Amino acid sequence: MELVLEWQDVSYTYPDAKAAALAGMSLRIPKGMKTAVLGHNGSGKSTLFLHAVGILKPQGGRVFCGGKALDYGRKGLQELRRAVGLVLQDPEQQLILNTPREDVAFGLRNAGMDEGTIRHRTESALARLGLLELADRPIHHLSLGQKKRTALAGVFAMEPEVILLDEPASYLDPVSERLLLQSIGEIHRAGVTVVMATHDMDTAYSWADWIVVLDRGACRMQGPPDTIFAHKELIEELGLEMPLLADLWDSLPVGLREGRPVPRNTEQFKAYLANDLV
Ligand SMILES: Nc1ncnc2c1ncn2[C@@H]1O[C@H](COP(=O)(O)OP(=O)(O)OP(=O)(O)O)[C@@H](O)[C@H]1O
Repeated sequence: MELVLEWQDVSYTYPDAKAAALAGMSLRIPKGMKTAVLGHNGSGKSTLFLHAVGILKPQGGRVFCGGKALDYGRKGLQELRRAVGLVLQDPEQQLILNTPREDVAFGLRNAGMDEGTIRHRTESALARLGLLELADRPIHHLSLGQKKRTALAGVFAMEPEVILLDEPASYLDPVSERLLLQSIGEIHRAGVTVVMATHDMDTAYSWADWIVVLDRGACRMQGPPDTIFAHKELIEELGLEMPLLADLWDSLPVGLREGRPVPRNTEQFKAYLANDLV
């Protein structure tokens, strides 16, 4: 399994904090996959991401990108930020200019690209995220979901190898959440490794190919969703809920589910019910 990011025994305590935010964090992000980072409030998800882009530097342990230990020099950080894009939870902290088109172009111009490349990348990022019709609207007139997609477009336009999304669906209504997840799917189809921190176990379960579970600054589990959620007791011990589908599946008599892959979405579950189980 080729890794895009790896944390090896990383520890970090914020100035003035009593407890460590990361305490022996060791985890791997496989290249090309969709990874969900799960963990209750304060388990270290955001701190983990800030280490991936070099905003925070480990006080112990090391972080690797593409197999190389991070270089915190100016050039090293520039290269790192081209390879790893971070989408913050609150788009207001990320969007700077007046319209989506100006904002996406601004990041590219800041990175020193020529005007032809800026135009081409801006238009293709806006198109890929379904933002062309909104491209010249003032950002403060956009809905939260549209702002989040604009922030994502700005990061995607930089053509990183991996995009980290910190709780992308927070405060979104179900329709906006679906549109955002579609946009994230588009980005993954374009060949980008995508990592999403989330509290939503159902989304993580049906969306992710790889799951990491954090608890008090350390990684307690990492693996494919069916392996992770086969450990119901540990999931509950960590204060997390089982995804509804996995929980329902688990409640079926063993004879009905034995030897079958656990359904990953409602469509698969309904198909089992209609064709095989009744
Ligand atoms: N700037 C800061 N200064 C001091 N302590 C901080 C700071 N940011 C985070 N922490 C602490 O570090 C720990 C990990 O926080 P972090 O934000 O990484 O967790 P999280 O899993 O992203 O949480 P959430 O789900 O609430 O976003 C928490 O105990 C938090 O209170």
